[in-house]
Amino acid sequence: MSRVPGSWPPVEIEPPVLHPNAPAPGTDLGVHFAECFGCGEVEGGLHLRSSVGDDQTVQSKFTVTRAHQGAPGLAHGGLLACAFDEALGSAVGNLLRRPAVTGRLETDFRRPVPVGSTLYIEARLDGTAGRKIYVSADGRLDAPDGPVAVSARGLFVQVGIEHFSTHGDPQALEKLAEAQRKNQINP
Ligand SMILES: CCCCCCCCCCCCCC(=O)SCCNC(=O)CCNC(=O)[C@H](O)C(C)(C)COP(=O)(O)OP(=O)(O)OC[C@H]1O[C@@H](n2cnc3c(N)ncnc32)[C@H](O)[C@@H]1OP(=O)(O)O
Repeated sequence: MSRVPGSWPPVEIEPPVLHPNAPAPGTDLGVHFAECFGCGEVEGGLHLRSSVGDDQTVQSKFTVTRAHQGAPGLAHGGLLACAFDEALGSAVGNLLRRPAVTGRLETDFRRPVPVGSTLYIEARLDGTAGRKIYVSADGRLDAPDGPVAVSARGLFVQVGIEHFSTHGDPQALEKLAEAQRKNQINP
């Protein structure tokens, strides 16, 4: 439950329809892009690991290191928001297979998250309204049933694939496509 006032999702939605090639519950989602700060092998990155859960969810976890501090000994709020962006984006990308970017991300920080702790994040698809995809997540401390430390909800907006080549790095995009072909990920 969010502390931000207002109903969620804020518009009338349709139930999410999983892509026919969406990975089955239990599937390890691996690294979607080696240079991704959220899940890639980036020094100081979050190294978030995700797998498909039941009921249109993605389960992710990451361990807070000294590289992630804001206040001494505590995770930086912006980095926690980053972890949720990644977990929510992974749910959208893997379960719906619709290219999308974060349009809006809200986070509620409920408990401090100390260095050394592991955050267990469950991200779920809430619904869609045309190009708009609504998702939300809870992050629990140190166990899948631990106390909720952070909650988030986000709006992802579906874009054409040219969004990434126009605004991003076409060569990196080609590397990503190559990695997906190697891992036999069907679009
Ligand atoms: C197999 C594959 C696996 C892949 C795994 C992937 C894992 C990935 C994990 C990584 C995850 C990391 C992910 C990242 O880091 S994504 C990086 C961070 N995000 C961005 O860079 C996005 C930048 N923004 C844009 O490009 C544009 O603004 C977008 C594309 C979002 C919309 O511009 P566009 O001109 O195209 O469309 P529009 O403006 O008509 O908007 C469309 C609709 O949306 C509504 N709207 C928009 N914004 C908001 C808002 N803030 N609050 C409320 N509503 C908002 C808007 O009212 C409209 O609604 P309606 O009027 O139609 O009703």
